[in-house]
Amino acid sequence: MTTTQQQTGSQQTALAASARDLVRTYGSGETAVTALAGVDLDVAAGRFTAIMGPSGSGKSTLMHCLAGLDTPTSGSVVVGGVELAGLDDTRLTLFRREHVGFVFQSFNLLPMLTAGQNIVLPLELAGTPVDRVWLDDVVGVLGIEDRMGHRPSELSGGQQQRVAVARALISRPDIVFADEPTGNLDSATSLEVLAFLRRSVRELGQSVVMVTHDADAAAHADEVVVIEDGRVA
Ligand SMILES: Nc1ncnc2c1ncn2[C@@H]1O[C@H](COP(=O)(O)OP(=O)(O)OP(=O)(O)O)[C@@H](O)[C@H]1O
Repeated sequence: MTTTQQQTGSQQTALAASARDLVRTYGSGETAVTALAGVDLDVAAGRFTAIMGPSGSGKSTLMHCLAGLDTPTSGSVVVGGVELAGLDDTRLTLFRREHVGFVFQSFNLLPMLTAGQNIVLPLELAGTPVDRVWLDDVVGVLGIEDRMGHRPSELSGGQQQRVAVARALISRPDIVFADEPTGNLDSATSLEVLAFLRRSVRELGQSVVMVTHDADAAAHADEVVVIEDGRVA
């Protein structure tokens, strides 16, 4: 795991990701929309960061730019010590595979694979051997040991999301991005998933960034970044 080191006085803060003067506009001329209007952001490593803000404020655009899923109009993004500006599509794909984990609102598990097969799929696609000790740690912390042989349709929503979290953690990414991870879950199950995201930070040292419009969900994070009109408020 690589992180950028930033000097703050005598203290050194490890950064999982940072953005400088990040601008993203869509379209051009009179119909142009400025989704990000100059965002400066440092995401500390080993912390749980929530990005909050009203609908249309630019949360998803910011997350997509930080994760290398979208290309900013201008500005800089550094993740795991890698500057994303200037990477072509092939390199961005490799960058995401090596540095980033994703958890989506809709779980995105493959229905024909078991939970265990879904979790190790990113490693198999990358041709990387499975670290069994780490797999056992992740599955143990998430409490899904006895669900490994089940298919997604045989799991509850919360269990499916825990499998999705395990899949995001399995390659030990520099950073995990969770896009409204509790958006499809009832409140009890949401609490469960948020607790597991927290444990992945506290017990496994993971850096997690969660986009949410839900203040109750954001309250579980170590830091809350509020985005308004494409800027950090
Ligand atoms: N592909 C696109 N083309 C044009 N405009 C876009 C596109 N994607 C986003 N936008 C605009 O950029 C702005 C920010 O959108 P974004 O999806 O980042 O907001 P958000 O805070 O994630 O919203 P929500 O909470 O509703 O998901 C909005 O005005 C949106 O309409």
